[in-house]
Amino acid sequence: MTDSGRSYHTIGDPAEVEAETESLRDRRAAITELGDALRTLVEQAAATEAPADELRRAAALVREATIPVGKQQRERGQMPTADDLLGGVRMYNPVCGSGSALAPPLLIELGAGGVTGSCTLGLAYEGPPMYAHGGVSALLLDQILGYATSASGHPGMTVRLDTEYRAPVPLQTELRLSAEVVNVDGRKVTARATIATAAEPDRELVVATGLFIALRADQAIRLFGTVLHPDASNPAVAHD
Ligand SMILES: CCCCCCCCCCCCCCCC(=O)SCCNC(=O)CCNC(=O)[C@H](O)C(C)(C)COP(=O)(O)OP(=O)(O)OC[C@H]1O[C@@H](n2cnc3c(N)ncnc32)[C@H](O)[C@@H]1OP(=O)(O)O
Repeated sequence: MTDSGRSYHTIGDPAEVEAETESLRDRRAAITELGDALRTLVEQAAATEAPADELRRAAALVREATIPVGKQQRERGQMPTADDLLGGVRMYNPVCGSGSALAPPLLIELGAGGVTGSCTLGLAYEGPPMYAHGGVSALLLDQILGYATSASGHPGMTVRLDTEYRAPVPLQTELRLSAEVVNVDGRKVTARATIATAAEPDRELVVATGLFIALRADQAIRLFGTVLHPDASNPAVAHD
């Protein structure tokens, strides 16, 4: 499937579509399995106190593991074949993607009037000792704000993110995030999001306000043309 670049949404012979669906499901499961293993590796590497020889042995094993993974690589202008951009499936999103070693991952759910999220940050996300790096909090908040704006029917790109750090975010502690759209003014959408612990959901540790701008068609084509429409790499199509 990686080689052919065919869409999983192609309407065709039902048996073939069924087989593709099964193969996609299997590939996504394998991507998640690798993501889980990588996250364990990243977390244990951030927490390790193993001696130097053990670390060198581990480095050699990891270098060996990169060989099969590196065999078929996509380029910047190609979406992962396991993704479904319009369906909201982003396997390697660095916040929510189950295939990303960088993602906690943050699990987001649609709720009444907004969205909620949950995750636990390990030692790999440490900023001040025992607490999350402030940039990691901003990352989580930007993602859930973007999700809330999309879910409300006003998808856009972040142009401003104001983050107020009221108290440190503890590591190895279940977190609760929430976000809601607070204003829509033409193409400008404002949303508010918070981080709290699951144990004290009403105590806001970090609060962010994000301003999102819905793209005009020309902006979307200029920024994402080749990804959204493969033929847009042809200037005749891109400037339609
Ligand atoms: C069921 C549903 C499930 C949903 C399932 C999908 C889930 C999906 C989740 C995805 C979650 C991703 C969450 C991460 C979101 C990112 O990380 S996005 C990446 C980071 N952001 C960027 O890279 C954006 C960079 N900025 C830009 O490219 C350009 O600013 C833009 C966005 C193309 C806009 O172009 P522009 O020329 O700056 O602005 P323009 O269009 O002329 O202006 C529009 C208005 O915005 C204002 N504006 C622009 N910038 C600013 C600013 N910084 N401050 C204030 N006002 C501004 C302008 O002044 C103008 O105002 P008015 O004059 O109309 O009053």
